[in-house]
Amino acid sequence: MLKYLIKQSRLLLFSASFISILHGMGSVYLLAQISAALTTSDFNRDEAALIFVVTALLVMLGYMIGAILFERLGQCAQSDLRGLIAQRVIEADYRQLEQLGAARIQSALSEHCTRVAEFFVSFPIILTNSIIVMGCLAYLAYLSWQVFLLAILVIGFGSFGYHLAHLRAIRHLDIAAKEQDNLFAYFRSLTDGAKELRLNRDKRNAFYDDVLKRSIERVRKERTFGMSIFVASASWGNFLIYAFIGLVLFLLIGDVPDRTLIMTGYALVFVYMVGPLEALLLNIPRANLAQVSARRIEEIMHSIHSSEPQAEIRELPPLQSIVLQGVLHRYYHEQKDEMFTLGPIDLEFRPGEITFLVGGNGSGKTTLAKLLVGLYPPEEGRIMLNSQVINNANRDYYRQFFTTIFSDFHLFDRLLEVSDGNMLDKNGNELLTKLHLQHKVKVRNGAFSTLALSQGQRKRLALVVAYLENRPFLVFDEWAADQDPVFKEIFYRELLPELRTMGKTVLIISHDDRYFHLADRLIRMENGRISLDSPKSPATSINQTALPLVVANHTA
Ligand SMILES: Nc1ncnc2c1ncn2[C@@H]1O[C@H](COP(=O)(O)OP(=O)(O)OP(=O)(O)O)[C@@H](O)[C@H]1O
Repeated sequence: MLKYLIKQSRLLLFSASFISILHGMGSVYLLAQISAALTTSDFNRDEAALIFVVTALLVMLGYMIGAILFERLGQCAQSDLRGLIAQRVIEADYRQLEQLGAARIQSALSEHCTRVAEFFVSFPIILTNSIIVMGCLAYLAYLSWQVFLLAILVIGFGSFGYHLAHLRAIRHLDIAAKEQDNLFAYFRSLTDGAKELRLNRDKRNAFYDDVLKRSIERVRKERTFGMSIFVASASWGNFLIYAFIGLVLFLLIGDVPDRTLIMTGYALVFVYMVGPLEALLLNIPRANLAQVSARRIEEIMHSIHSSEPQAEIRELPPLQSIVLQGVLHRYYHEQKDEMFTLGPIDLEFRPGEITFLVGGNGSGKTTLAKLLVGLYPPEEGRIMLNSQVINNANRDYYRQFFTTIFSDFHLFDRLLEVSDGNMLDKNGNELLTKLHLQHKVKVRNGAFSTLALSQGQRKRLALVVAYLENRPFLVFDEWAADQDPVFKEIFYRELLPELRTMGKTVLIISHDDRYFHLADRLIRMENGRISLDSPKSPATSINQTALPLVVANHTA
């Protein structure tokens, strides 16, 4: 992932790195000038002062430009990454998203992306300071090759210890990153379960103490432990630096004739080198954290992919038939080692047909609807649209025939239909009147004026959207369950017949047995199988030409 981001912004990264290297080199040159001023007496003071001022200004400019460029890189990386994850999530197969869960995606989009962006903030610090340290070492080599060799030995020794610590620390940071995904799920429960938590003190306390706090603690503990290992190894590195300085100043130099002068030269290099070394030791862990987050994002990206190319925008042909042949879907419940099997199902749907899908809880109605609308590809059997077999290549196209309102529907605050804005407002407001919502909500500039409505009213808004989408096949999953008796009557006795006369195919998942007789066809599900597929009563039909073709179900 980091490699991908680096590749994406190669030019900017190259320029920023180049400037950082110049900044590092300028800093070392400054050190050489200070050292020369302190230890040499015969030099042109004015000329040296001018060079010093110019170098200092260039170093400052280098720092500023480098830091700005890297900040920009960080922000670009974050937005690129968010766009990339969002795009992948939008295109991913629906079932994979269900299995992955919202919390892990949230965690990737927020925290992991931020950490990866931080890499670009620590990168210039690492780069510049590495240059300064290398420059200082080169200067040391120029002063004395013995001292230089000793420095290399100390750095090698320190790096080895640092590497060992690094392996251990990364393990803990990985655990923390995984736990963070769980934590995001608990954060969701904080708001989604706000009512339940307020109404039940024991539940609230147990959730806070045993679940949320424990998870927060685990993330804190693992991350602190991981980072402490880094800090400990950084301190070890620090100690080695001072041990090295002590060794050189008090043992290696000894009582040479120009001792004070030589000591001043060395001391200056050491003092100058300590800061960058410390900055390096502090920033490498940040880069490591970014690496852990990048890996986590990579795992998430690998677990979701699209096996279905996105449909091109084109006119949909009229719907003639949708046929399900031996369609089957299985859910595997890992914890219970159980399997729920839906199917095999054989069904056929025709335009202008109102079908009620009924059955007990957990009998498989919603799963069948998800299969029908192409959210799940059938594990066995096939679906045909107008005699054309639906496969991965055309499933996204196939889905464009449907409008659904599932019981866990989502309302976007904007009407995202591609149409003339003014017409959208006009049509939307007309539909709001039709659904008795005109006093509560308005459509202005393609957006609902409010979504702060009751559940039944929100479902009516979803119906407005469904009407505006104007697709040939509508699927309502217990849509009327939240409607008052008056509006239930309107829905079943006015709106559904109207949809039928418009030639729409409608599948209604319902427990409203009072209205079952209004259906053209009734399908009953039991334990993942169709136990009844009964044709309509002709008396209730408005459009006699739209008689459904009922296909005998071999499971019945
Ligand atoms: N996302 C899922 N992951 C795993 N198993 C699932 C999932 N959704 C449903 N199931 C399983 O499939 C079975 C059928 O669920 P489904 O939602 O299709 O039933 P339903 O008939 O619509 O029920 P209800 O009337 O309660 O809405 C359930 O018993 C459950 O075990």
